[in-house]
Amino acid sequence: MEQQIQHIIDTKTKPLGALGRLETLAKQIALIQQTTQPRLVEPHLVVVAASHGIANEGVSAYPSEVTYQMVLNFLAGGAAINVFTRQHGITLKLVDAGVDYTFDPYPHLIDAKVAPGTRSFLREAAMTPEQCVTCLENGRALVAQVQATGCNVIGFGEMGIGNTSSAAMLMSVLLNLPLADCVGTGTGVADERYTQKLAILEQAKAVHSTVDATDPMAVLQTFGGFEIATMCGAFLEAARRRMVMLVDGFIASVAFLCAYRLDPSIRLFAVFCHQSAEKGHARLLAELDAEPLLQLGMRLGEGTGCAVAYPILQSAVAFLNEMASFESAGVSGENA
Ligand SMILES: Cc1cc2ncn([C@H]3O[C@H](COP(=O)(O)O)[C@@H](O)[C@H]3O)c2cc1C
Ligand SMILES: O=C(O)c1cccnc1
Repeated sequence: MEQQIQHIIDTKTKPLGALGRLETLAKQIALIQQTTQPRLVEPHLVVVAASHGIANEGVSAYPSEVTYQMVLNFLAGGAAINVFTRQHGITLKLVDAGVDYTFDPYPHLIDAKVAPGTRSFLREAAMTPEQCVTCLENGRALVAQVQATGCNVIGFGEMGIGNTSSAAMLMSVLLNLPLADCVGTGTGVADERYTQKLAILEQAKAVHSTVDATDPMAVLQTFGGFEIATMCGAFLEAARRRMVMLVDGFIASVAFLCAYRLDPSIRLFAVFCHQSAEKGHARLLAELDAEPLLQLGMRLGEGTGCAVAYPILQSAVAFLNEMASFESAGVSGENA
């Protein structure tokens, strides 16, 4: 299959390899779908939101209530991810994985609330083992629900004040890297506040020094957010269903890392959409041997990198399906 796809790409009317990253992307999508004529159908972007206990310990530039306020903004259609998904015809779904707020029922809001926020991992494990398992199940169930629409390409975004801290802890422990390499400015903690964030997270790491770094569920339960664990389950399920999975920025990539540690076979299905400006993301992408499609200095999350990168996937699929070959167009090939 792989040779067949490569041959089709190589005989298109262009110098060998001249479509660069679009070529490897087209090949990946064709391999995911096991066809030489891949299609992108009913693209979805799922934003998973949750509140974090750690957000009340002084690690974010914004207060915890911004999480529910932003979900209301998503529901009203006014956030960055609303704009970019509308622009590209991507269906947006919202998931309440554990926001500290009671939302009115809303057609695009999926209720997967485990609890109104995690506990502070500065003091105790963020979740119980049961809560962590429930998040993974919820993530799997929501992918099944989305795929039932005919969707075969799904991106994930997140909203959760404090979640760059959660993600940095997960990365540091799972990859055995110093926290200083994983902790970034998030929403914009500058200078002393960054130093304070790093110190708080160093303290949290010491509190949980006995957590087994080789046990992804134990690490996720200790430091995770409900949105990160839900995304982890969603990645596992989307790969199992051979969907094209769009991975967003730092936080989504950490959720992917957790899923990858549970099942390395999911790697083929992941398209890393952009490299976030958040410190840690470049290293994380390197550890995952991932070549991101875009580097725009974005550091927002919400799945915005997925939405902005989506037209690149459309171009990759379009050239593979529609471009003439040297033979069909009667164009002379390479000189021997
Ligand atoms: C208005 C606003 C909209 C956002 N949309 C995404 N995030 C992003 O910032 C948060 C993580 O940063 P930290 O760990 O520093 O809190 C997450 O909610 C993430 O999705 C936002 C943050 C803010 C303030
Ligand atoms: O890259 C991300 O996912 C990110 C970075 C900063 C803040 N929120 C999200």
